[in-house]
Amino acid sequence: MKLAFSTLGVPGLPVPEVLALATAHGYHGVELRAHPEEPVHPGLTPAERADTAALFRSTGIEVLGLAGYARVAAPGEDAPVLAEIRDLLRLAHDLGAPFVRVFPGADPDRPREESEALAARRLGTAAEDAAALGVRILLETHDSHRTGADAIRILGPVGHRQVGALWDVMHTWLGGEQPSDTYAALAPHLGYVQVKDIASAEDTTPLPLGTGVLPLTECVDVLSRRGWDGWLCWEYEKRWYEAAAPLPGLLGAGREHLARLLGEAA
Ligand SMILES: O=C(O)c1ccc(O)c(O)c1
Repeated sequence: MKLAFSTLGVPGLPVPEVLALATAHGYHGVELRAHPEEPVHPGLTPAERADTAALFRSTGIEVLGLAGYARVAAPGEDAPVLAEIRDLLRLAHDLGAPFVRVFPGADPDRPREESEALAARRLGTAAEDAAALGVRILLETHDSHRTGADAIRILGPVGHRQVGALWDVMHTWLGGEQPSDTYAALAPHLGYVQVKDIASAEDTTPLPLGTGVLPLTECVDVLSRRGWDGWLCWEYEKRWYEAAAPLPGLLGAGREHLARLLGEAA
């Protein structure tokens, strides 16, 4: 498996410094948080996109994906949601990134079936744009659909290979789902896996990998046993927890922890 980290862990850090961290600590790729407060987002000009892509190429570090904020199951018109996804897809294409992350974001006060049908319709439409650009849209296990069982109620009806799943191990654990059950649900759809660690369900402040309660060993075991050979991406939620220790000082030990889990699972 290949290893990446998300720039959610290094808010606002310029791309050359992100690449220097990836190189220094042995990560193969980076997931870019595609938000206007970050250096890479859909507002970049063609020249800025070309410069960013060239920076990645010069280091050999891959852009794993763009973490966008489109909410595919949210109430409202389809057009703005589709426009947001298309902007992310174009940016991913220009940067050579294979994946774009979207959130579910259903309104809990609305009938579940209605939100899921809405999400499936939008993803099915956006899948055609994704196919034309050679990018895959991944629905993250998050908010209204935090388990694999939840996510496949949307992904199953879409049934398009340009639309898949992003397994965030914290949200599936918070949803009470065992890693083997998440894997069984998501396997036909799985794009990649976000790993992280936290102290408890009540305290989700990010911790160094391996020092919290999340079932990282079980997740890596199930992926390895089934011969899955994709990406593990460390998503350290520093942006939302200012008091958390800075990620750069943790990246080396985090990579070693993941390498150890992978070695022991092999
Ligand atoms: O991109 C984000 O902001 C974000 C926040 C929380 C998460 O659990 C996550 O996977 C992503």
